[in-house]
Amino acid sequence: MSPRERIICALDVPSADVALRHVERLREHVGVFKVGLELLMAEGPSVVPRLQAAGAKKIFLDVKLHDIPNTVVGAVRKLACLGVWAITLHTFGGSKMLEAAYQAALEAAQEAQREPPLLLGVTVLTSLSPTVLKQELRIDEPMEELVVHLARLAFQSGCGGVVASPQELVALRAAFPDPSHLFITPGVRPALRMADDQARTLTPAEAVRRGASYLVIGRPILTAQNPVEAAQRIAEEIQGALEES
Ligand SMILES: O=c1ccn([C@@H]2O[C@H](COP(=O)(O)O)[C@@H](O)[C@H]2O)c(=O)[nH]1
Repeated sequence: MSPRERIICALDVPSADVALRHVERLREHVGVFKVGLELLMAEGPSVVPRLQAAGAKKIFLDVKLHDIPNTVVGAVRKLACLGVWAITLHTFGGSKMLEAAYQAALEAAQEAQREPPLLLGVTVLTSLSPTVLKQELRIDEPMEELVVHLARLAFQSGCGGVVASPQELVALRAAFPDPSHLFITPGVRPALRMADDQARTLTPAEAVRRGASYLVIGRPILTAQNPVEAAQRIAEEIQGALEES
């Protein structure tokens, strides 16, 4: 995989028109475009074929499904027909929900004669700090142990990868050394860039050194004065980190 292919650009924008402009500008500079709740709520799933037609070859639907198994199965059956690269589910939905989603994705994709999407289990949101986890949510397990536990649940239930902060990557790679396990990390911030609402962040280089498969990056690219240059700089940083290893 080339450095740019490891960049997942989060299209957190209010309309298809804005998203399409970003895709046209960035499609040669990032590997995947992520459609999240904002764009999906604004445009519905029909935005996916429009982005594909504009040159977004790999689309990641970050819907973070979290409900009872029957409800999640219904949603996955629809989304799996869109020909997207990946779909996210919250591991907090538990193994029954994750396993049912996995079966539904396989069946629906087969019926639609599409490649089945990769299912990605979201562990602990990168906006949550260890203090919030303990004091607000009353989860006593240390962050790293909890993330590794949730990742195990995800992999055992059919997920091909997990979403976690770059700060947990060393523990994750130690627990799951098989390179087929994918680690997708949001909470990536170039040096000197503010963290925004992210609580557990690292730089692109550090995320790659610690074993990230893909980096999810939204605002540091989209709000840059020159988004293409911002994506290129991140790709160069990734390249540098890969050359060290
Ligand atoms: O734990 C998570 C899971 C998903 N995200 C998503 O990633 C991007 C990050 O965007 P930035 O602008 O680079 O902060 C965003 O779409 C989130 O919904 C996450 O941040 N953390």
